[in-house]
Amino acid sequence: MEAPPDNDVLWARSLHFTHRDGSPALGGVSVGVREGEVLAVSGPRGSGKTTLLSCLSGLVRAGSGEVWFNSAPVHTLGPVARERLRRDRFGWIDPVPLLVPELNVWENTALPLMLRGTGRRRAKVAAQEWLDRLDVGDKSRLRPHELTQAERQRVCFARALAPAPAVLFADEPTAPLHRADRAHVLRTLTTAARSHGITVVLATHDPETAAVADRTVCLLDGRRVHTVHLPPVGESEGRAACSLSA
Ligand SMILES: Nc1ncnc2c1ncn2[C@@H]1O[C@H](COP(=O)(O)OP(=O)(O)OP(=O)(O)O)[C@@H](O)[C@H]1O
Repeated sequence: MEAPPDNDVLWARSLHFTHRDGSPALGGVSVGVREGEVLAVSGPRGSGKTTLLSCLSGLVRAGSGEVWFNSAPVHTLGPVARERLRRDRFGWIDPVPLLVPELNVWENTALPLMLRGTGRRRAKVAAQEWLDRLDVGDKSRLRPHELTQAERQRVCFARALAPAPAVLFADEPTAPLHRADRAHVLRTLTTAARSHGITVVLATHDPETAAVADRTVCLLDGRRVHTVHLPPVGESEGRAACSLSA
């Protein structure tokens, strides 16, 4: 088994993944992510971005191929060890804001910290700081249903950033945000990543979102390609006819 390069916090080789119904999603993807890097995974809808993030984070196991985190294999871990890895070292932002309806905003934000063993008081302070940075600090006592969709997504950003994960996986995280909101939230994400040494893997089909990354890898039909030319958002609406040079 070839060891991953030292400066890659995350490294994957030749990942293949087929869904239960037989749909092919990844056809041999290799990728390395350097420590502290913001890496965009770009490509049209259905190109395999979510599946790649799911394999890299250990949420699902690739059919074949290798995933390494900090030079330790993830692909050989069982479900419980992968769950612990995700809880303790990784963060995740979904395209739709998923919050616990019975908890208020600061409790939702503090939850991953408390699951990692941080005391309630310290977790509350940290949660509030991140909510303030994301301009939803004044909503901390409200329940999720009292917020707009865009505000709920900002809470999800705060919840993912508060524990300063080693790697934050963000799957189309700006999808529920208005265009005007996107720049601010992405700036908060990249600033936080740089100041806290958080590595970010950002799946997006939006060229403006991908532009905040240090580097972009492109997927098309479950394979890496050199360039995918996506039309501007609005024109594409995810139906991007892409030309490729690979
Ligand atoms: N649960 C599933 N069952 C069967 N096929 C699936 C499933 N999820 C995704 N697929 C298929 O796998 C392929 C890759 O999907 P994936 O969601 O990884 O792509 P994506 O680039 O993230 O797309 P999107 O931007 O729409 O989320 C697509 O052909 C998709 O239709």
